[in-house]
Amino acid sequence: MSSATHFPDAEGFQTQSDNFISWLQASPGVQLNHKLRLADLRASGAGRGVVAQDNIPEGGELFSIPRAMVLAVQNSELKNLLGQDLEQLGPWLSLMLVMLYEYLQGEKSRWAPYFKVLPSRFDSLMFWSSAELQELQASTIVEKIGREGAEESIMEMIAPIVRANSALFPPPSALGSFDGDAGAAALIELAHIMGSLIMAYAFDIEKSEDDDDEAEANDESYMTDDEDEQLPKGMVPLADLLNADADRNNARLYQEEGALVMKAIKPIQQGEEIFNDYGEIPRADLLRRYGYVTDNYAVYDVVELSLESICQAAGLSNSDVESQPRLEFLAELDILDDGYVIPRPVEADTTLQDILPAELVVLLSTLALSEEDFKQRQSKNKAPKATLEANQAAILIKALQTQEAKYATSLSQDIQLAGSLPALDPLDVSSRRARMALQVRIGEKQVLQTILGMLEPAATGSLKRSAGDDGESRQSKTQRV
Ligand SMILES: C[S@@+](CC[C@H](N)C(=O)[O-])C[C@H]1O[C@@H](n2cnc3c(N)ncnc32)[C@H](O)[C@@H]1O
Repeated sequence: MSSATHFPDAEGFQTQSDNFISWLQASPGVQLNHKLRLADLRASGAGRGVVAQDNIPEGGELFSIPRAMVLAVQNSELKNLLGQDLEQLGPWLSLMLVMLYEYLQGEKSRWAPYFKVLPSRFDSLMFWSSAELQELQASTIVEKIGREGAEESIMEMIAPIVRANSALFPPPSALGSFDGDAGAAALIELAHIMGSLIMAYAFDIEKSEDDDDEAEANDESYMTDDEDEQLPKGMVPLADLLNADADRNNARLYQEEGALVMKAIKPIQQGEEIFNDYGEIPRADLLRRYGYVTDNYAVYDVVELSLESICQAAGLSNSDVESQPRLEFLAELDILDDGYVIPRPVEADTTLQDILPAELVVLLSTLALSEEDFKQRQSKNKAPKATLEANQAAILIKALQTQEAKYATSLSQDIQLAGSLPALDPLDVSSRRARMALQVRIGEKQVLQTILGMLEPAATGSLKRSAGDDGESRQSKTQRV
């Protein structure tokens, strides 16, 4: 949610929107469809958004932003001033450093009018207090926030450059310097603002030869370590002021030779908001990355089971690959994951075959094998079939029940609580966050209960699935790293 509390100068909100649009219009190469308006949507908790003032046909160009205007490493003077290859820092940290530099230049930055429309406070999980995070109870999303890792990266990779180049990174006048504890705290705070903007606003930028490719929205975690294959990131003015809606997505950003072009992907009626697509993400992830949740993302809710919890349910003393021959066997066959994601069964006729990852069923089958059968499998070097029989289902039920028991309240208590909440004061940050956490945990508990209900017959009967038969299902997994 982007409410009044997120923007540094709430009073000057409209003036800043107007200045930003004037800046875009005056910038060489920018094309802006006059049928668009940058709207104030704070009353509905959505900050700024883009609205059509007239009908726009499918395929109509909404705006075009020259590549040179993207706030990105390659477009900032910093790369020449520092004399070091910034790209070595990886896409996240290099853009973070560039954004810090441009932000600290104040009015001297080419992107000054752009910074003024960007928020400086967020509801993404990185900014929640531990008491607020407790409202998420047993949601595994809490383990994915990565605040500590992010701060280590900031101190190890960003702080030395900032501190060694104080002329390029002038600290705010009240601070004096980014040295010492106070300086480190201020730098971390600023870096988190830039990191959160990158997470919720930046796009992966394809090389310009890749004409007409669709732009990828960001989809990895904040400060991920797995940066090998990642594209450079960039902040695309205006493109990132589009809100998102799981059902009403009507625009997409295309990466063309010299510009990034937002086009209507369906006819847009006068008065309609223009929506981008953040992808099929569970509400827990929507909250972690974007700091808001809406009901229409509930269909993407998931439950996640760690390898450890499944091993525990199967009676193993630990989940160390080195000390557990069955895990080692699957790891050698390259079919062992750290965790398994089970999506919400959405359609009435969804079956367990549709939603259980084949790798999870193979793990359950391997764990349920008798010692003799396991030895046979080992000698043939072949994993068991992904067939969910009663004893495999029993392990899964136990793991799901254990996960369910970790939540401090039951689903029915949460539903009752959700039905009795007073009207929300938009300025009350903690209440807003508690409500969003409530929605997330309700979703996860619903998924848990639905899957447990579906497993009941499987625990007594037999249910088969084929290991390669997951092409059509909406399932995903946590890769081993
Ligand atoms: C790419 S920005 C969109 C512009 C943003 N509204 C602003 O004012 O800066 C993404 C952020 O917009 C907000 N947002 C996006 N879609 C939303 C929606 N459907 N409802 C409420 N807030 C939304 C969230 O705060 C999210 O982190």
